[in-house]
This record gives sequence, structure tokens and C-alpha cells, in this order.
Amino acid sequence: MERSAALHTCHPCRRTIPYRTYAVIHTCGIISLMYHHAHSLATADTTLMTTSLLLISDVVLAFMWATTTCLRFNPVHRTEYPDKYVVVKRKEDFPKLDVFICTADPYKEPPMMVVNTALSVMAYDYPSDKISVYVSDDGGSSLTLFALTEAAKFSEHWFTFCKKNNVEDRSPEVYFSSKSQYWTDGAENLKTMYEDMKKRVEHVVHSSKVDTRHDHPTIIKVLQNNETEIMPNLIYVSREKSKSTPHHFKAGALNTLLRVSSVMTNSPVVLTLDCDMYSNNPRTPLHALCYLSDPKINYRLGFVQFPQKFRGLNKNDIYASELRRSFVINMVGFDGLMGPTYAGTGCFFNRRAFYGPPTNPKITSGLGFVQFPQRFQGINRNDIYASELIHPFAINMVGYDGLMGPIHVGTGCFFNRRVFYGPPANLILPELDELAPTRIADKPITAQSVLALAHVVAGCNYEHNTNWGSKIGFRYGSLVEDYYTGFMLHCEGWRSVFCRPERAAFYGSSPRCLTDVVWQQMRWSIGLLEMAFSTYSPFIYGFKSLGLVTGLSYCYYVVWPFCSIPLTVYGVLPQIALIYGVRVFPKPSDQWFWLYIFLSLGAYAQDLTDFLLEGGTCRKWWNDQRMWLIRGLSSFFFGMIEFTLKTLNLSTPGFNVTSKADGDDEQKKRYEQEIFDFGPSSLFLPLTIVSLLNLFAFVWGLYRLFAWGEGLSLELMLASFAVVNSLPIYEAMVLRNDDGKLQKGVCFLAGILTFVLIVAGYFFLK
Ligand SMILES: O=c1ccn([C@@H]2O[C@H](COP(=O)(O)OP(=O)(O)O[C@H]3O[C@H](CO)[C@@H](O)[C@H](O)[C@H]3O)[C@@H](O)[C@H]2O)c(=O)[nH]1
Ligand SMILES: [Mn+2]
Repeated sequence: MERSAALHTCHPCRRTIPYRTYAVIHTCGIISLMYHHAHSLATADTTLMTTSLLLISDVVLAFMWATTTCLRFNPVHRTEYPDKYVVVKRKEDFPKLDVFICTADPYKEPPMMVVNTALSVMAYDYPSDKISVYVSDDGGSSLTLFALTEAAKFSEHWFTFCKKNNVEDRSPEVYFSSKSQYWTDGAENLKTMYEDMKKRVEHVVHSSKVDTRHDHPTIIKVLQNNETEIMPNLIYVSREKSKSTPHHFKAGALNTLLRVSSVMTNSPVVLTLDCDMYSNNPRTPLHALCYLSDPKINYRLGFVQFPQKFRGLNKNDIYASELRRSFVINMVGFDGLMGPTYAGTGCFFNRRAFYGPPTNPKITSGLGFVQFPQRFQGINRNDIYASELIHPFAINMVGYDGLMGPIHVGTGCFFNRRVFYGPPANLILPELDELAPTRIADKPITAQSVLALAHVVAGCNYEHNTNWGSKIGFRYGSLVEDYYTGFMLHCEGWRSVFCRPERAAFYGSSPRCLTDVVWQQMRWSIGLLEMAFSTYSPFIYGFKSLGLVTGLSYCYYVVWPFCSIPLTVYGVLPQIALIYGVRVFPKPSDQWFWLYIFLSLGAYAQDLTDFLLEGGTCRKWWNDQRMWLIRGLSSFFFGMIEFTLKTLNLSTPGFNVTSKADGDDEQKKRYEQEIFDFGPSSLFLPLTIVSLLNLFAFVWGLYRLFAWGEGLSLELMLASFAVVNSLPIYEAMVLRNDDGKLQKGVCFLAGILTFVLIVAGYFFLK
């Protein structure tokens, strides 16, 4: 117990107390604001419509604030000590590890990227024969298979080299493109070998025009196998696809891997990775095991999540692709509650977590049997042969009874028939015994029977009428399968841990142009809305299962799409009012004016503090807050529309894989120079309208301020804030001439619609 306690420690953050104090003050502010709205509704000094819109917006904003406050309730930082793990555990006792890598499209996800990710984890500082890497290819592409076959040939040279020279960068691409002074013996030779392989693979990718297939049988290929030599297993899996059967995108792919790996290796620890997330730290599994092997917590520890980090972002991260709030700040907040959310990649699972709620060893619900004592007739007076067996049949029974209950003695026992069919509650057994999480997989993975069964469980109709996707495995029903699955595990009682080794565990890639960012986040918002309106909505089911604080924290993401409501209202209404000289906010002489100032400055300042305390910079924060405004008026806005269409059966949004391939040189250059890359997309229409409207209102407001000497108003302050944020948009409309500028058609249409909006506002406000 003591030794395991030393494997990891947890410290509350110092900001907790000041944050809680501030939360009380801010809450009072919000209550007063609500009172103010209620009062104006009753006295109707502005139009009813205006006040209601502002009230709805403020309710959404207040709710969002409440969710972030829960995430600030008990933030913690953890440290783990992998060196101690290596000392206390013998190498033979390290658990086996199954790694799942997902890929879906050889053009958006270049096969060489998949190869590097696979090689980087196969080369972990971990007993090689205990690692099995499963690559799921939803594209069913021969290109990916070819690339992995090449990788298998190269792998042995690569591992020997890494282990001999203690190389830290175990993705060959990263290592060979790093500075030459780190290079050691044999590096040049190996580099030539790597470059040859890369050329072969890329040549095949460029010269063939194979489409990704949506209709094909299961393909499972064991590309490398640890029975022949001490090497990690490498297995290529492309599940069966048929156009008439739903395949549930990534969640479906992961469930197939869960089953195939169950049949083949059934390791107790499972690592899930997206194909772009290569390992940057060879000791990562040891960090995860510091938690997963601790008997004090592991019976209910579902997963250990590592942060998502990205390589090659521009200096100030103009698209806020780091997602520092989601991937760091909030994770630290969740970690002090039930644990971080599952982020879809970079996560070590306890395989048992996919099969129903945890079983607490101390409380076994359900009585299995009632044992009566064994008594004997006709024993002589002093029982010379001690046939009464007082110790086993009486004294010890009383002792056992105070623990888990008496042992079964073969006779005089009443059973609950249910006990003969598996453990009391919780563990949900799958339909095949071979898939049970506790089974020991002891047959060679190349055995005919093993491969045959693996093909069966990868079939597209296999899941029909089973618990897969509902009670077992990754959950179906939302495009954010990661967030949804993590949520369901937490509701079942599983915990998780956020693990941040000093040397980043993984690096991935992130979208490089605004259109891709917007598409990605639109998929997320549709997924979040699917959750919000499902049976297991965090709004209702979450509170019931997780309690108020964790439940509210989970709502943080689910309200994302809804924030397009306040953004639209605050981006349009006060500005039109400013143009017509109507007040929607209190005057500076009014006490309520200061309440608005306090609440907005307070919320922004706290957001900035969070950012700085978790390693961000002011410039990055500024870009991050700007992205909120952009998302609200693009991704979230259209996400809401798309979801509504889906609900009405007018559209079927799918999982549009984010491109991880490099753009053209011009685009790369713009990204490096931090110039916004809008590109030809009409998704930016609402955004452009709002920026134009704000510019117009701002100029008009300034004119009134100076020409007519009107006082400074909240409306004018709001418009100027929007104008400063919109500078790159104005630039992209008029000053630029490259491919990343805003389309002429969009600008023109936006101009017309802005005019219509202003005219319509006249009838609305006057
Ligand atoms: O039908 C599919 C679609 C996608 N993928 C894989 O899923 C992963 C994630 O897809 P990506 O396009 O990179 O999505 P992102 O938006 O970048 O990913 C974030 O959001 C997803 C949920 O929307 C999570 O699954 C991811 O882990 C998380 O990083 C990739 O490896 C894909 O190959 C599949 O295997 N099958
Ligand atoms: Mn991704």
C-alpha cells in the first residue's frame, strides 16, 4: 500500500480558494442582472422583444459561466514516478498492452503518417513482446496496407537503433528531420533506408488512383508477430463494410478493434490513438501504469488520459488550435472531480471498463448462498477424533461471515440460482466467451482458429442484437464518440486520471486553414447536440448520475453550440440600436451600467488568468477569445442548423475526416505568417455580416459621440470590441488578393444582407 501510494501524488492548485471566493461575488452579480432584466420586463421601458432576447442570451451566458465555475471548483495537478514502477515491478509482470490506431482516408491521412505513429509506439521502452499494435483502416485502402508492410520490414532496424542509442524521438520522421548533432552511429545508413521506404510508399500513393472503398469484406493481416522473434505484434484490420449497414464511424472501428484484439491478445491495458498522434515519449506506458497498477484506485479507474498536443502550430496560434481550455485547463478541473473526459486519442484504458460498471471489491451486491453449519450425530462424548471440526465449521465460519461471508462446504447450502451465471452485478459479459475481458489469450495469433474468429467479430452484421455500442465498448449515437463514451463511463462509476509527463507523451496535427477548423468544430457541435437531446443527455441524466458539480461540468461542452445565440444577439441587436440611437443597455450614469462592466471584465479577466496559469501567453489568449466569436458565428451557428435538418430527416451529417496532409506552399506560407486563410467557403457569411454591421455601427456611434456630444455607451464599447476582433476580416475583404481572402460573392452578399438587416431594424426598434 505504501509503495503504491508513492507511485503518484496529487496536489490541489493554489488558485482554488481565490477562485471560489470570486465565484460567490460573480454569482451575486449575475443574480442582480437577472433581477434587472425581470424588472425591465415588468416595467417595459424598452421593447418586450429586445428585453427577452437579451434575457435569453444572458441566461445562456450565465449557464456557461456556471459550467466553467464548476471546472474551477477543485483543479488538481498530479505527478507520477515511473522510475519507482520499474523498481517495484519485475519486467515479466508488466501487463500486456494493445494499441489501437485509427485511420480512414489515405489521402487526407497520408500512409507515411500512419507508419510513423505505428513505429513510434512499437518502439516504446517496454517489453517488446508485450506490445500489440492494431491499425484499423476504415478506408480499406491497399496503400495503407502496403505502407504498413514496409514499416514492418523497417521496424527491427529502427528498434535496435533506438534502444542502442537511447533515442528519445521514436517517430523516424521526427528523428531524421531533427538537428544533425543528435545523430549517432549508423544514423546515416538508417536514414537512407527510411528515405527509400518513404519514396516507395509515396510513389505508390501518387501513382495509384484507388478510391477508399465503402463495400468490402474483412481484411486482417498479421504483419509482424512476436512468436517468431521478440518484437511487437503488428496487425492490420479493415473491418467488413457494406453500404446497407451503419458502421458508426470511429466508434464502430474501435469496437471492432476491441473484439479482434480480445480474440488475439486480450491485453488488460488498451491505448487508443488517432493516426496522426505519434509518441514523443518512450516511457509513456510506465507513466500510465503508475495509476493503472495501483490496487488502491485501479478497481474503478477506467482510463488515463494524456493531453492532446500539436506540432507545427504558428507562433501565436491564430486559430486557437491548441484548444488549451479543452485539453489542459478543463482537464485539470475535471481531474479534481471524477477525472478528465476521454479525448479520443492518447488514452490508456482499463479493458474491463468497456464491459459495464466497476465492481467494488468491498461491496459485492447480491447474496450468492446461505450456508448452514455441518453437524453430526452420534459423536462420542468428548469427540476423540475431533470429528465435529469446530474450527472449520463453526469458528472460522463466524470469522468469514464478517468478511465476504462463509465458504461453501458442499452440503446444507441454499443457493441463489443466478450465481452460477457470472459475477453479481456490473460486469456485462459479451455474447462470446472469447471476448470476455478477463480471459487469457493463450493461442498464437496466427492460429487458424484465432484468425477465423477474428474475421467473424469484424463482420459488419456482427453487432446486430448485441450490447456493443450501447452497454459494451465505445458508445454509438454521437459524432463526438469520445466525449460521449467518457461521459457514459463516468456515469457508470468509473474514474479517470489526467497524466502530463514533463516530456509530452504525444503530438498530433491540427487543421491549417480556417475552413477546416470550422468544419471540424461543426462536426463537434452536431455531435454535442446529438448528446444534448439523447436519452443520456448530460442536462438530465448527467445530474442524476454524476451529481451537481460534475454534471454541470459535463454540460460545459454540450452548451457550446448554444452560445451562437448570445453571440448573434450581442453581435447584432445593440449595434442596430446604436445606429438608430435607441438604448438597449443602461446609461453610464445608471448603477446597472457598472454591473455590466464588472461582469464582462470579470469573466474575461478570469479566462485570461486560467490561460496564463496553465502555460498560455496573452497573445494566444487574445486569439483564443477571437476564435470563440468566429466559431459562434460559423461552426456553432451552422451546427445548429445542420442538427435541426438532421432531426427533421432532411440531412445525414457524417464523420468528415479532418485533413492532415500539408496544404500547398502558398497556404503554408500564409499559416506561418499568421494570415487568416478563409478560402472559398460560404460558411463565413454570418461572420462577415456581423463584422460589417459592427463597423458601420461603430463609425456611426463615434460620429454621434463627437458631433452630438452623446455620452460613451455600452453599445459603442461593444461595437468597438467587435471591430478590433474583426480586423483580419476587413483585411481579407478589401486589402488581400491571395487565395485565402474572403470570396467576392460572400462579401457582396454580406453587404446586401447587412443593409437589409439595418432597414429591418428600423421597424423592429422604432
Ligand atoms: O469513419 C471514421 C472516421 C474517422 N476515423 C478516425 O478517427 C480519427 C479522428 O478523426 P479526425 O478527422 O482527426 O477528427 P478530429 O476532429 O481531428 O478528432 C477529434 O474529435 C474526434 C471526435 O469528433 C475524436 O474522435 C478524435 O479523437 C479527436 O481528436 C482519425 O484517426 C480517423 O482516421 C475512423 O477511424 N473512421
Ligand atoms: Mn484529428
